Amino acid sequence: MNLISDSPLLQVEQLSIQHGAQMILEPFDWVVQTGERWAILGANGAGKTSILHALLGIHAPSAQKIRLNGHKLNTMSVRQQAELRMWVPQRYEEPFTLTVAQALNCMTDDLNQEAADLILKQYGLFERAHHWVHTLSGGERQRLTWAMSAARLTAKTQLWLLDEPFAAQDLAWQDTLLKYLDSAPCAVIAAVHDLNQVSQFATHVLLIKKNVNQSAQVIKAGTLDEVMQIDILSQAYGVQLNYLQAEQGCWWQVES
Ligand SMILES: Nc1ncnc2c1ncn2[C@@H]1O[C@H](COP(=O)(O)OP(=O)(O)OP(=O)(O)O)[C@@H](O)[C@H]1O
Repeated sequence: MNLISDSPLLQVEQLSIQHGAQMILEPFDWVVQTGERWAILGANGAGKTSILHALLGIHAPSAQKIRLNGHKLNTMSVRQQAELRMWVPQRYEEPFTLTVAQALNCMTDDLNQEAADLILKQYGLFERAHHWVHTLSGGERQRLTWAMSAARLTAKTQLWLLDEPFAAQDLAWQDTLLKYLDSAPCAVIAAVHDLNQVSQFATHVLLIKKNVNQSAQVIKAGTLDEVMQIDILSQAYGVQLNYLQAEQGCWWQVES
């Protein structure tokens, strides 16, 4: 299978997500082109993680509605999918007791010591290399998930999927990690909650609105200018939002 093609990087057609009898997300279409950086926005329980899981092939019924480089996910092997994308989950649950260095080395056979040290330094974990993963702080543990995905970065990587990747980070690390995403060598799709982080890394937004019957729908997918509007975001979150205009951008908040 030729994994390079002229098709869009990611194409989603009439994808819906259902858990048991419960419709979580109504059918939607979505196209992501090479190099684009998407933020997925929506209230708690709207379905952001469920979309990322579908893109990862974890949600099996969705696989035939999703194409990577023109190929349906259900026709690609796990290895082929893994070559194209990196994944940063909300939290890393180690399968058994591991040190930070061992967790990193589990990701690939090709990581030499120099490259491993570089990644650990990049994510502030070098001094913790020989500590047990379960002794890390919440923020360190989350940065380990970043480091583990970075260990798998190759020239073939085209898509970086991240689930609330800044949630446990202090302000300095948020800033550093936002810059890493902004300069990522591939397309990015990240589920985030902080509207003020969106313009710091994203070029596009997929916005989900939860309905009263617990299902949700994608109400807008487009560029920052098209989606980051007061009326559209207020509708999605069910609260009146506003923003303060500042020299370097704007600051979103709930209107009191
Ligand atoms: N395996 C599952 N079985 C049943 N329901 C599920 C399952 N996984 C998720 N759900 C439900 O699907 C809905 C969407 O969950 P999801 O985790 O995708 O939301 P989210 O937008 O990522 O939420 P949050 O912002 O709180 O992380 C929720 O109502 C959740 O309870």
